[in-house]
Amino acid sequence: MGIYFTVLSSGSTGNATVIQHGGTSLMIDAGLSAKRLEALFLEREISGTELDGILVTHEHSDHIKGLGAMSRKYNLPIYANTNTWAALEKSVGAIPEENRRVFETGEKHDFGSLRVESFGISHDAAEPVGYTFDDGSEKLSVATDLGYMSDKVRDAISDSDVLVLEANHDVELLRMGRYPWNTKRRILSDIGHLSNEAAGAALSELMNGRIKRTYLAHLSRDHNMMDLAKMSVRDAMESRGCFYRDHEFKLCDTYYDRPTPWDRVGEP
Ligand SMILES: O=c1ccn([C@@H]2O[C@@H]3COP(=O)(O)O[C@H]3[C@H]2O)c(=O)[nH]1
Repeated sequence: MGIYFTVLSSGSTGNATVIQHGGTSLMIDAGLSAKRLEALFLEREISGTELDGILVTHEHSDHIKGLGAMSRKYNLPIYANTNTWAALEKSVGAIPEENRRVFETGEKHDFGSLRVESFGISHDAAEPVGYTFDDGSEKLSVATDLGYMSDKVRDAISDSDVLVLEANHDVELLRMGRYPWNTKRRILSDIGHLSNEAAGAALSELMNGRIKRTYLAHLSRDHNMMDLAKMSVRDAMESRGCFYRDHEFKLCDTYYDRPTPWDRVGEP
C-alpha cells in the first residue's frame, strides 16, 4: 500500500503536509489560508473531500491559519491534544462537537492500517507535538518547531525511513540579523527552533541505517537558505563522524511557496 506524503508548504508563512495511505488521507496543520491550501491541493491533485482529518501540532498561526475554514468547508475532524485545543479555541471559529477530536500526547490512533502517534516537543506553545506515521513496514516522522531534540523525540523518530525535520536557521545569520534581541533569544532557546547545526547533530545520533531521507523544514527566510542548510547539516554530521554516501542518505528540500513532489516513504 505504502505511505505517500507531500509537504505542501513549510516555514513561518505557513505549514501543511498531506499524508496518504490506502484510503486514508490526513493533513498535518493548516497554517495557510483555505484559498492558498486549495491552490496547493490542486498542484498535487488532492481533493479536500478525500481528507479524513487535520492533525494539529500546535496553535501558532503558521500552523492553524486555515484550520477552522478547512474543517468547516470539508467537514473535517480536527485532532489536537487538550491544551492545544484550549489554546486554539479563540482562533478557529465554530467547530461542531463531532469534529472536535481530543487526544492525549503519546496516544496511538489507527486510521485503517496506518498507526499515528504524537510525541511531545519543546516549543513555546501550550502542548506542542510531532507525529509519526507507521504501517508496520514504512515509517514517516514529522518534527518541526522544536527548541532542541530531547531523548523522547529521538526515541519516537529513530526507527523512521523518512524524516521531516526542522533546520530553521543559521545561528550566525540569526545573531547578526534584524530581529529584536528578545526574539533572537527565544528562537535560540530550548523552546525555540532547531538550527542547522542542531539538526545535523541530532541526525548524527539518529543515523542507524534505516533513515534514507530527511526533508529539511521550516527554514527561516531571513536567516537561512536551502543550500546553506544542507551544507551545515552535512558538516555537523561529518564533524561528529557521521559520513554517508548520496545513495544511502539524502537531504531533501521543502519550500515556503510550493509543494514537494509526492514521495513514497518506502522507496529507497
Ligand atoms: O517572538 C517571536 C519569536 C519567534 N517568532 C517566529 O520564529 C520564527 C523562526 O523562523 P523565521 O525566521 O522564519 O520566523 C520566526 C518568527 O516567525 C516570532 O514570531 N516571534
